[in-house]
Amino acid sequence: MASAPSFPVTRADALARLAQFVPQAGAAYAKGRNFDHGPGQHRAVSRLSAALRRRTISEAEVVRAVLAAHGPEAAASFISEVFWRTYWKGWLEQRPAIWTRYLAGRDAATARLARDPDLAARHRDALTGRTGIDAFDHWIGELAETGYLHNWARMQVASIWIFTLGLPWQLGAAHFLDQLRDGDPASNTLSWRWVAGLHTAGKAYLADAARITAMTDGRFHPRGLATQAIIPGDAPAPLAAPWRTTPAVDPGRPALLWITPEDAGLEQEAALARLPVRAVVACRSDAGTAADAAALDDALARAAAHWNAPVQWINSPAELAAAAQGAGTTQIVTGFVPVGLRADALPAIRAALSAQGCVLAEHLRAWDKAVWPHCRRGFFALKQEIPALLKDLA
Ligand SMILES: Cc1cc2nc3c(=O)[nH]c(=O)nc-3n(C[C@H](O)[C@H](O)[C@H](O)COP(=O)(O)OP(=O)(O)OC[C@H]3O[C@@H](n4cnc5c(N)ncnc54)[C@H](O)[C@@H]3O)c2cc1C
Repeated sequence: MASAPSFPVTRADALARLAQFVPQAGAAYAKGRNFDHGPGQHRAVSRLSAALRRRTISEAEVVRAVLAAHGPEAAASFISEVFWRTYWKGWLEQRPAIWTRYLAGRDAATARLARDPDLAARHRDALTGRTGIDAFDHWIGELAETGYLHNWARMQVASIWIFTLGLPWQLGAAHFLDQLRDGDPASNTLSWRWVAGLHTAGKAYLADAARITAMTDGRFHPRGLATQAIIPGDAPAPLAAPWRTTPAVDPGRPALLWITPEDAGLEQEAALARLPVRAVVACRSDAGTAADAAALDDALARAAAHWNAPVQWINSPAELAAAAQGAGTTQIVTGFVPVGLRADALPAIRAALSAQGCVLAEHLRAWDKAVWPHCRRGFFALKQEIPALLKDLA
């Protein structure tokens, strides 16, 4: 079997990585998933997150492959982790104010850095891995070098950032979002909130030195870690409200397909398989990172083959209407754009398109439509539904 890249993004690489990982996705994953053996040694986990985040590979097919190899009991631990991703997406989609609040908190904390030299120095040391806490400094370097951190390491870094270094969680979340190859507004923001004790009221995650030594093969002996979690102040989370509605895709009407890194695998969706796609575009403004550029290039090639349509790079969404006109249509179809910076920009894009006689329809995946209604409360409310959901989805 060809060896797959460590952190795949394109569909072919992600499928190769999945094939390599499947044999370990059962009991071995449940047993080994929390150990961090160091860079280049993350063999117990799938490392599929950068591809799943962009949907060059889908949750459904990953779960299907693991279920087929191990059955529901042995695969339960891995499947549950995949559902965590969907849970965070669905939870934030139904409480978008938490994202807005995070952005405001990040900006306020950034402004505080200019007024508080002590805070600014601690922040600088954290970002450059010069805190003197060996594990933390290593992980900050690993993140910068590889764009990846093991889940358990992310939890330790976030906890030390908040409770030992006394830094605002929003600055840590912003650093992760910027550096992670799988950076995702929902998984990242809500995981930081979970560690800080803001997701499950009053329940924070406190890193423990002895446990870090044990889970890293004795590589680290961190000193001076906080022994108490002082939970940052925050207003209660709003109640869940329905996610935003979008113009539905008209399956009989010619379409310009706009591919973004939010869903770079639309040809896998049965509901879109026979859409009369006249042309496919991606925006250079969406290809700011190497991973996004690779995912979009790959998605354009697959879409061109699937719909037998020409592809085109445009500079930005401002050129969508002209591209649609060039393709002889006024319907632009894209994958649902979940809460995050791209969704923040959408109302202005939609208004400009509408002024030019175009409609922007978003396709919500069957997986999201089925799972998100169960993401209104805690994860365990969703977990109970997983067996029933799998009957339909996988
Ligand atoms: C502070 C913090 C920040 C995080 N930021 C992100 C982020 O920006 N983007 C992101 O994709 N994940 C994030 N996670 C979740 C998790 O760490 C990664 O998804 C996981 O480490 C990716 O590695 P993997 O693909 O090898 O995971 P595996 O263990 O192989 O899991 C398979 C898949 O399940 C999903 N998954 C696994 N664990 C989680 C989890 N705890 N929460 C949500 N989904 C999960 C991912 O899609 C992952 O690819 C964060 C976690 C923490 C604690």
